[in-house]
Amino acid sequence: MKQLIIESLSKSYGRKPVFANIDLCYRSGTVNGIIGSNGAGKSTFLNCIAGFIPYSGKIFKKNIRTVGLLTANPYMFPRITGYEFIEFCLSAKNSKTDKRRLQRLNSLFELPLAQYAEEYSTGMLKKLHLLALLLQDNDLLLLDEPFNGLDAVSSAYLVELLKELKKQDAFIFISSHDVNRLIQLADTLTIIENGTACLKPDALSDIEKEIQEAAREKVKNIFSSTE
Ligand SMILES: Nc1ncnc2c1ncn2[C@@H]1O[C@H](COP(=O)(O)OP(=O)(O)OP(=O)(O)O)[C@@H](O)[C@H]1O
Repeated sequence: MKQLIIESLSKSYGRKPVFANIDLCYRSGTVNGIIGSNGAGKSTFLNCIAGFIPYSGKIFKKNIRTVGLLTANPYMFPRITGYEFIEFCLSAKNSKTDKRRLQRLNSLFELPLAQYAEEYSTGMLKKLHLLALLLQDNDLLLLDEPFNGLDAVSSAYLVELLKELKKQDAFIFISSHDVNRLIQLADTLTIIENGTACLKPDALSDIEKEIQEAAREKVKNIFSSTE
């Protein structure tokens, strides 16, 4: 079993704190949803786990050798074909492209892999990064807003792919504003708010109702205070 143990995690940008003293524990065979309002710290949290940015505190990765991170706005080299990009990502992890597996996965995403990436749309670029990450077989998969930019059919494929991976003991984190998608997929939900993070292992379906009710209250208060 793989485990991620977070102890006293704190992160500031300069003097501006994002979160402090987070203690959390996760295990493999799970999809872990991360939610929070804009600017709450979801991307920062995933970047800390990936080890892409400095932080204070400790993050223990048990039986996790490789980590793959899909950033919210992935960068792409313009004069490189989709296929070359996938080969590049796989060689970075010391592995070779399994063409049959690539074709099988791409039968879902339908990317024109011979085309230059500069000719790809936003959603196509996101799919290309996802394809590369899925082929890398990382022990830990961190997906920052994976559904943003994907069409409805591709989003549905991604949900089903992630469910299959979960059955094979994959270890997945997804930050998303799409609470409905997370409810379909996630075993746990981590809420990042007010500079801290708390884990909600159950009652995922209540979250959307809670958000809607809180929004209704707030809007009602604004209207009643201006009357
Ligand atoms: N490189 C940076 N330098 C300074 N401040 C940053 C940097 N990156 C993020 N921040 C700040 O840290 C806070 C958390 O940002 P982060 O991108 O992690 O939020 P988020 O929850 O992912 O937001 P969103 O839902 O809008 O994508 C924000 O206040 C943001 O302004």
